[in-house]
Amino acid sequence: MLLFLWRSSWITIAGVLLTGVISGLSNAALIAFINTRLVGQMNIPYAIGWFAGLALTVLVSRTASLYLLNRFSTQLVRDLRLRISRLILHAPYPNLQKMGKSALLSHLTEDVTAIASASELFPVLCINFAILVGCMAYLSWLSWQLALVLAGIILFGVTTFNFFKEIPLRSVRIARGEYDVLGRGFTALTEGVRELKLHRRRSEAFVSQSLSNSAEAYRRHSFRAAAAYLWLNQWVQLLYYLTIGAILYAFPLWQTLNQEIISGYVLVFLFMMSPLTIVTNSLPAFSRAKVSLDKILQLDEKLVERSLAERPAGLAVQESFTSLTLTGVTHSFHREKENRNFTLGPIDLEFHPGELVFLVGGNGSGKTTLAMLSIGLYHPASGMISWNGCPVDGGNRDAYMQNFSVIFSDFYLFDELYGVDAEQHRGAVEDYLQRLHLNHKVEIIDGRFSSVSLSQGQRKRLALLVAYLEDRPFYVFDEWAADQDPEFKHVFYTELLPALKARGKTVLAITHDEKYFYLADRCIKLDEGNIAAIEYPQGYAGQVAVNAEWPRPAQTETSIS
Ligand SMILES: Nc1ncnc2c1ncn2[C@@H]1O[C@H](COP(=O)(O)OP(=O)(O)OP(=O)(O)O)[C@@H](O)[C@H]1O
Repeated sequence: MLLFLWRSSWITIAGVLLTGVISGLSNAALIAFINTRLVGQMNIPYAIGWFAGLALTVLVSRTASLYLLNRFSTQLVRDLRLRISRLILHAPYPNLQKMGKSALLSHLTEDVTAIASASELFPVLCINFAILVGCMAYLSWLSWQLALVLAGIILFGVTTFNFFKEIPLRSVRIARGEYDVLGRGFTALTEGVRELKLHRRRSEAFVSQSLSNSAEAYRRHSFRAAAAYLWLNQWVQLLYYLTIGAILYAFPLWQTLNQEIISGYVLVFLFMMSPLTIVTNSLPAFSRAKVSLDKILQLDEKLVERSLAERPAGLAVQESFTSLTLTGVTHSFHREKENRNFTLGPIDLEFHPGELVFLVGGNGSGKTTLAMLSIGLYHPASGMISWNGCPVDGGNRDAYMQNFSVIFSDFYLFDELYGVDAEQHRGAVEDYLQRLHLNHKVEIIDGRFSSVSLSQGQRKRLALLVAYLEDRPFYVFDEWAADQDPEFKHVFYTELLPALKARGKTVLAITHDEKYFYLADRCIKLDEGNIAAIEYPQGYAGQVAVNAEWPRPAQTETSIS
């Protein structure tokens, strides 16, 4: 943890340590000075000067240390959050799917918070540790024989502490694992709240069988960790009292101590009680932070695609889309309930610019899986995908994915047009909104939709607007029309899709709307993960009144690099 903090910003940490140590040492010096003053060995003006100087040093150095560290810890939390977010964005989708939403959220919330709490405690720890070291130095200066005894006791304390510290740390690790389970429960609770509210027995069973079990497991292990730390802290306190007892009653039997030493030891020991408690009490927070930090570091290994390093050299930047080819592509899922695999493929397909392709088939036939493979979110278990004749692999997959504009069946609508200059497209946006019958409900103000609290069908129309503005060469719609009324369904199939085709876009639309199959250049029928039939109903396309006059966004982008 300390190493991590040091690596994050060694200059700030060095500053914090320096000011912390100055604060701690001057604090200890102040105590030593007060002790000297108590036994009356200084003249008054001289004493006042020393007292004021030391007190001022303590105040200034402590303020500087806390200021630096508060600034550092807030920056650290920001950087960690952004780092995890970027890691998630750059990770291959199958890895993210494997981890699950709630585990990712736990990293962004629980782990970052644990590290932030520990880093906030860090200046307090530094100052109090420095006070303890300063006090020890003063005690050693008072009597080296006592210092030896003290050093022995400290060594014993540290050794026993190190020996036992694995016990609470283990519980902290288990509790953190249980938090992931609890997080899954919270996700189910928030996403399934409507279903739970409508079924009292289900919601009671959900709480009693799932949520309360994981909440209890988390509580049990957190408590075990806290209790173990409590015992360890008590052990340290016991050693502390044993030391005072030994100095007061056992040590004088061996050696005579003068008044200054005795009063110095008593004063310093009483003063040390508070920093010692602070140091030992901050250990649980540091162990939680250590476990969280380990988790975040493991994220790198779990999420990052190793094949990025294997990127083949010399992939040319392609100016325009000419072909997308799937050769012998397969992908498998394990169907847990049936205890067998679902395998898509091997699939051989080719797409060209300006093609309108419908992907049809029964539920579970593999339509979405094929679309996800085609756009690069799923990776083929075998076979190859090529864009403009260039094989897609770990090195260029991210660039490859930038060629697709997709509306998933469970799409997410951002309330801002991130990455699209709304001002540049103002005319087109207003025109689209009107055509999509949304102009009375939504406008774009400063690149943001004035509202996304719309019906599912309306939100899907807004998603369509975003897709239009993205202006990519390849469009994929997963049952886009399913939530639309018949009027809009008709507009979608007979106007929107042909308009895209007329602009040279390739469209792959997953659909169950047989009524409109005749519009497609190609209908690919899937059955049990395989292509059962391919039909070419273009002969009927002449009957369609194609409205290709939909406005075009100002810019286009097509690249794979
Ligand atoms: N993430 C996943 N994990 C496990 N199995 C999956 C996953 N996604 C899909 N499957 C399985 O793969 C098979 C094909 O699913 P897919 O969603 O591709 O079918 P589909 O034709 O799009 O179905 P629908 O029309 O119902 O959307 C199904 O048996 C499904 O249960």
